[in-house]
Amino acid sequence: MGVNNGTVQTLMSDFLRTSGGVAVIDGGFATELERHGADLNDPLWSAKCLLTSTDLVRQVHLDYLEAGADIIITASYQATIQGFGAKGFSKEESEAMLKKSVDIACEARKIYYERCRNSASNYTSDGKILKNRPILVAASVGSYGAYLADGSEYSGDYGDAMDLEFLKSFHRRRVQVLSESGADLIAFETVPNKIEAQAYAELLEEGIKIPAWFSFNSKDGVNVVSGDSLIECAKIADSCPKVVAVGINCTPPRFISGLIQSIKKVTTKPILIYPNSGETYDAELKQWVKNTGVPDEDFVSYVNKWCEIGASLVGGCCRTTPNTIKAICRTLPSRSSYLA
Ligand code: MET
Ligand SMILES: [Zn+2]
Repeated sequence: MGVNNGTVQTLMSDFLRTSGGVAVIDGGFATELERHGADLNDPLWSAKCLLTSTDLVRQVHLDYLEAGADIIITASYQATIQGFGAKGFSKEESEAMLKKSVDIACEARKIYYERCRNSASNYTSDGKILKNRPILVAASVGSYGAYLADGSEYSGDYGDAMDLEFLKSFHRRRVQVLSESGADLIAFETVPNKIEAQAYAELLEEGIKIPAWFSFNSKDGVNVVSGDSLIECAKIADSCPKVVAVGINCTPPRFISGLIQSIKKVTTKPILIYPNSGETYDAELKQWVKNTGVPDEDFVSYVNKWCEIGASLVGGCCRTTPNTIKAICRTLPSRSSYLA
C-alpha cells in the first residue's frame, strides 16, 4: 500500500497531500485492452481477460503507471460472482477471480516500484515516468447495469420492479471479497442511478474495512444517466462516512465543469473526474461511435480548469489511453516539475 498510517477516513486526504493536491487516475482500461487486440465481446467485458490474458491486464496497469497515474483501477468492473457463475465457475472460483483482479494490479505496482528503484531518473528517454510516489489500487465495482451487459449502465433504467434489497444482495459478496483483497479502496464506477448509490452506501456500513469512491455518469450534463438528480446522488455519497471522494466518470468532457459545480454544492469531499473521450457507446452495435469526441489535446486543455473549480483527482475513462494520462500529467503544475 502506497500511503502509510492512513485510516479509512483520512486515506484520501493523506494521499492527496502527498500527491501535491491533485492525483492522477488511470485512463480507459477495457478499451485499452481492446486497443491491444483483446476481444471483449462477452458479458464479462474486461473481466474476460482475467480468465484469458492476465499478462495483458498487468501490462496495461503498468502502462498507466509509467504514464504517470497515481491510482490504478482493477479489471473487476464487470467481474461478478453471478457473471462467472453463468460461465460455469463455482462460487469459490468466482471469488478467487475477483481477488485475482486486485492481485494483478498489486503486482504491477510492485514491478513499477522496482523499475523506479533501478532507474537513474524520474523520466526516461522513451517518455516513461518512473517516479517513486504513493500509488493506490482501487478495486472496481461496476453497476448492476454493467453486469446485464446490455448498455443499461448508460440508461440507469432497471425497471419499476427494482428494489434496494435486490441490489444490495446482488453486490454484497463481491464488495466483501474485494474489500478483503488487499486493495486500498473500492471504486464504485459509472453509478447510473440513486437506488444503486443507496445500495452501495448501505453495504459499506456492513463492516467494510476500506474506503470507497462513488463515481456517477451523466449524458445530459445535469442529472445522472437515469434522470435522477446528481445532487441527490452526491448527497448520498456525502453522508456515507466510508466514501472518501465523489465524482463523475465515463461522461463526455464538455459536461464536466457543470457537473463539478453541482457536486460542490453538496459535499466538501474530494471530487474526482475521469471523463471518456467524448464518443458514445452504441449498445446495439456494441461499438463506440464518433460524435463530439475531442482529441487528447483538447480533452487535456480542460483539466486545469476542472482543478480550479474543485476537482482533485483527474484521469480518463473509455477510449482514453496512456497518452491521455501522460498529457494530463504534463499539464498539471504539480506534476510538470518531474517531467521536464
Ligand atoms: N474502469 C473501467 C474501465 O476503464 C470503467 C468503464 S466505464 C464503462 O474499463
Ligand atoms: Zn468508461
